[in-house]
Amino acid sequence: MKIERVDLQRIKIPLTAPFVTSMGLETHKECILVRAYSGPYVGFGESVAMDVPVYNEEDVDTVWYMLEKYLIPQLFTREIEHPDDVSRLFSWMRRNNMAKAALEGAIWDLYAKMNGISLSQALGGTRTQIDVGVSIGIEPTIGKLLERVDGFIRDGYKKIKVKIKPGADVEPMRAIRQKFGPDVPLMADANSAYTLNDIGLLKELDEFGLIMIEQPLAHDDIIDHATLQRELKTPICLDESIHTVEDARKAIELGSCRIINIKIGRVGGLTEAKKVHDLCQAHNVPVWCGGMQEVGIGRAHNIAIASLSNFTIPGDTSPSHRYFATDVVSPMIDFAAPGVLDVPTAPGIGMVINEDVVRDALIEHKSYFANRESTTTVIPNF
Ligand SMILES: O=C(O)CCC(=O)C1=CC=C[C@@H](O)[C@@H]1C(=O)O
Ligand SMILES: [Mg+2]
Repeated sequence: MKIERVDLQRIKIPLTAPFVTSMGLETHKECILVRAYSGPYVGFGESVAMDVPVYNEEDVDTVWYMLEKYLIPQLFTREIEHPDDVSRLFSWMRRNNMAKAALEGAIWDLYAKMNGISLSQALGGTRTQIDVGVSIGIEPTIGKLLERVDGFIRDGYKKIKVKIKPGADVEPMRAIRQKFGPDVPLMADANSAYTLNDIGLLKELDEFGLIMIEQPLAHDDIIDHATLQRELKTPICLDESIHTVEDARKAIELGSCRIINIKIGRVGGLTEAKKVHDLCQAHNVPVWCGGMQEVGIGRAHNIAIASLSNFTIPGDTSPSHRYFATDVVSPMIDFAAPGVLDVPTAPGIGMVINEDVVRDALIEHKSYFANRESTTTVIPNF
């Protein structure tokens, strides 16, 4: 596979409702779409970096910079036999996993299309459908939270994840259990909002029978999480702390978690995501696919990886309308049945790009060519 051209498109799409976490408030989705060209084929990738570096160290600008300065030029220097070569090629660069994953994802899609197979098949996926849950931000009142939970349960979501932070933790969880009973598959995501000083409070959550508590402690920690896991009945799931299969190995060895959330961007791409999946499977650690409020291209990549056999817990990949009125894929991603998405069978990501939506959302477009100068279009009056 010789990559002849790569396009970067920076887009911005409003969220249908603001999303609040312990890290801040989001009202828009801004991201970079990647297109990689080889002969008549085009592969699509999406960068999941947020517009401010609150979740990890990357943001939309750093991703663009790393792609432009290092990753795209390096990709042009050689032929790629298999997408796994891409992560090896980029392994000299420390971190910047979301930048690497955006380009690597486009190459995986391209590879699958060139071979006439779906991305799921290319990755070794076995499921034809995946169960999905929903992630709910911190709502202004418990009443509002209960309303949202009610709506999502009615929609059929298979897992309800609620963001928590100090001051909005035990009471909201108790209210949900009181109103909806013990059988609702419920979990909490703290996005690193607590420390070991909060052990007492976190233990109070045990009484709610949560499927897991996600990333309660520091974003770069696996030691304190091991201490906490020994104290808690509720399984800990690590999100922010896991950047590589090596991180996963150490966390499992230390007993820092019993579940891992795999986000393709956070671990640097599909090749590494598959390695984390395989390692966890070998250790009987279930995994699920986290979300970064992706637009349709990123969602399609998530669906493909979630078709692997050890993704036994419903992920965060909801239908597009959970966050957006329009999406960059057509048709928008939607339930096949309540709480269930089909895994596409058409070649690659198996989705058609809605170029009208991309055009309306475009801030900047730049094309890079293996054999000639790049061209930039900055969209005026945005
Ligand atoms: O894509 C989704 O629906 C999941 C959204 C979500 O929960 C998150 C997205 C990005 C950063 C965090 O706020 C959070 C997470 O930590 O999983
Ligand atoms: Mg999380």
